[in-house]
Amino acid sequence: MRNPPVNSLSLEFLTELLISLEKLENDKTFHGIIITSDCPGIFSAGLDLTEMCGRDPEHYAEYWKAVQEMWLRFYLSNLVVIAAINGVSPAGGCLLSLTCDYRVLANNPKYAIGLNETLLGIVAPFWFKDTLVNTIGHRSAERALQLGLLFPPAEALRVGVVDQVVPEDQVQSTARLVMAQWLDIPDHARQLTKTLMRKPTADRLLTERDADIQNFVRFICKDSIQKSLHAYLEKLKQKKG
Ligand SMILES: CCCCC/C=C\C/C=C\CC/C=C/CC(=O)SCCNC(=O)CCNC(=O)[C@H](O)C(C)(C)COP(=O)(O)OP(=O)(O)OC[C@H]1O[C@@H](n2cnc3c(N)ncnc32)[C@H](O)[C@@H]1OP(=O)(O)O
Repeated sequence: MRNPPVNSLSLEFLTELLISLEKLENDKTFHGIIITSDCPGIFSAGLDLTEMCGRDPEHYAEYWKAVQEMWLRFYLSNLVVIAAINGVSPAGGCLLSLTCDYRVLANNPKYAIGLNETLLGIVAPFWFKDTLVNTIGHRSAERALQLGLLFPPAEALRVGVVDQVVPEDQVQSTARLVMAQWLDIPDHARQLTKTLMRKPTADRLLTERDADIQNFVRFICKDSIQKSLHAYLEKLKQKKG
């Protein structure tokens, strides 16, 4: 991913990601992809806050549809998808890595990962929650979501948000080793098993997709939510100077 400075998931970047995924899926010589970041120290800062602040309802609806699409397409991809997490990965960045089949995180105490939405005064939607529950179990997910926990590497491994923590200079090579192991499995059997495991979760969003968009637009248009998001963005900007 190369969307400097922080790989935020803007509408444009999400669209590019989806086009890239589709191209790789349609090229039958590809069987797996490794998602990693070209922005030093940052895997992805998550959803682009500027797409959710000070825009009109039509824009929020279009943006949310793209976020849903990203989740559905990566979560259900027939390819083996591995996240080589070489930086901090909050909220939507964590969600993207949770869609993957396997997560390798660099052992750097600055690289926290988690769904921290509550810290911004917003609520992780049910499909963010379901993805986390499927990964770390109900109790750990409940605690992590309510507290908006961002896990440093050792904690992330302990709770199961990531599958492996390795020295920073071994993230890519480890991801490639893991990929080789996954590609050794007969592809049709692996793909069907993935679908079996994930389809019920994806179906829940598919059947409630329009209602979920309406919920998002209603929620994000609230004055109180807009104020929280503006204040959070301002805090990020003031950090510098
Ligand atoms: C019961 C009812 C339920 C209804 C539910 C319905 C709907 C749900 C509603 C809402 C759900 C919405 C879900 C959102 C999930 C998300 O992903 S929100 C985004 C969360 N992301 C974060 O909190 C990360 C914020 N960023 C940072 O912490 C830091 O930037 C960083 C990633 C750690 C990097 O730090 P660093 O010091 O290197 O860089 P800067 O902080 O200086 O940032 C540089 C530059 O980038 C801008 N920026 C950072 N993050 C974002 C972002 N996510 N979006 C947009 N822009 C971002 C930052 O402002 C700086 O800008 P500049 O000052 O103009 O250079």
